[in-house]
Amino acid sequence: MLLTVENAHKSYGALAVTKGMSFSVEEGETLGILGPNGAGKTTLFNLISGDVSLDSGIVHFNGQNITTLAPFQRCQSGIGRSYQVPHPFGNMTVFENLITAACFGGQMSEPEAYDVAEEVMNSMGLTSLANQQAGSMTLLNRKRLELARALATRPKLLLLDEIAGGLTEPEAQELVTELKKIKAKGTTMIWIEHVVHALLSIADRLMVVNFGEKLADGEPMSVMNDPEVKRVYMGIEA
Ligand SMILES: Nc1ncnc2c1ncn2[C@@H]1O[C@H](COP(=O)(O)OP(=O)(O)OP(=O)(O)O)[C@@H](O)[C@H]1O
Repeated sequence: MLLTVENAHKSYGALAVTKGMSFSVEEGETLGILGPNGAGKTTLFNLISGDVSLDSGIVHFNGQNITTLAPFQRCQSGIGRSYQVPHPFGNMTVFENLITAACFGGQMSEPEAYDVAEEVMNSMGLTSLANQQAGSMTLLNRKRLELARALATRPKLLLLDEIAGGLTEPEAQELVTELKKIKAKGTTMIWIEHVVHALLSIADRLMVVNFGEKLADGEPMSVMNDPEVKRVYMGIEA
């Protein structure tokens, strides 16, 4: 297994957000995560990327116990992530954002980082915006840059938090095409997404989270047909 989360607990005051969640992801697998608003999905990402520390539980990545590592160390060990609300360095250009990600997150030499930044800009359709200040871009372009920044670290595991939200249908399709290419290169992905058809077009496995617990986990279509998933996520009574 590339990633294993064991018995993860996280509370904010009296609110238990993650209630002993356990799951694994195999190398090369794409895991989709669905769940109602506030179910604790982003918190799971925060626990994997180290943005938030666990109250108890263990996270293993690539054969290493990373539970107490800082976020930058987890990034350097191969975990790249995008945030639901894009987090670029607003005063830097697109190119500078990508060079920074490749040099510091991906620990590349400068010449290597230049090559990777160029390649990622090309694949994400950002080349014409290379010298644009990130803070002054449209939301769609900031979303593109958010994914590009994560890719520029050359992650083994890519965590994608609702990157299709707010996109038009053709844009969402373009995104899925790009993600399929990333998957074909062997990158392992976990994608939290409410745009279900986009998620289903690429996920090998689907996990549904509700109130900080795993409600279902398995083959995507059988999970979607699970009566409990239909009731909780789609409001359809069996
Ligand atoms: N830093 C925090 N302090 C207090 N409560 C928090 C904090 N972060 C998250 N929460 C609460 O934890 C719960 C789960 O939040 P989380 O963002 O993980 O949900 P989510 O499933 O990603 O939701 P969404 O689909 O709306 O993004 C929510 O009730 C949220 O308000």
